[in-house]
Amino acid sequence: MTRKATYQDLIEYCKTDWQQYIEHDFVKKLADGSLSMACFKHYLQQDYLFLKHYARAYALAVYKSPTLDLMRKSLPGVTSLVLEEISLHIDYCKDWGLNEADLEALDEDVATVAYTRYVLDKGMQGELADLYAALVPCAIGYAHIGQNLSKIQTINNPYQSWIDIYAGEDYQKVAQQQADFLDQLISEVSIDSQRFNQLADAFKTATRMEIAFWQQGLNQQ
Ligand SMILES: Cc1ncc(CN)c(N)n1
Repeated sequence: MTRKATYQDLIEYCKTDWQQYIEHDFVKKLADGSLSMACFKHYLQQDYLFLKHYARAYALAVYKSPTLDLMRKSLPGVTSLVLEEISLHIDYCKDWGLNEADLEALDEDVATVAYTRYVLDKGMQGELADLYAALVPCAIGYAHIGQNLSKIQTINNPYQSWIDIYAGEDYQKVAQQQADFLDQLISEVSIDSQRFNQLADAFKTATRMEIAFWQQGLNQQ
């Protein structure tokens, strides 16, 4: 009998892309504080737009849930994004001279459109597991990045507070919950099945979109 899949198998399936995502030059420059402010500002602006669509994707997850029990698992994703993570992001952006009205008026850059619409389309076409396979690289990847960067000591790093958010206990806990829920959704999928490959392709594409999102920020220099 073959083994059943976990999210770790999805990371393993795309491990080269995964490394490029969590060790992207943008991330390295955040870590040592050398990232240009223009790059970071563009990233923050686009991330506001990204997070709004992410909230829509969690709302789609509620819609795609066949049982009340599954709905209960996705609903906190909508409320925590809309009421907490995006509000925190808006507060954070104020320190960088960006207010909510400015953020709302922004045009979406191409990697923002590509990534968010890909996730929404996966969810609309597929089942709940397909949607989560495309959603979860966001949470797990940033949790890994937060852990990695918190081990690096820098003095007067302007990006330290950003690192602290993703290294913090709250974010780590939310990311682990997302990973655990994906594990639950794929618990009957064998690692050598066609279904595993479908899910792994969605996970891999979202991971590639994360790389493009970092690169979009870096291209501003
Ligand atoms: C593009 C992106 N990916 C992930 C995260 C972490 N929630 C984020 N804020 N933005």
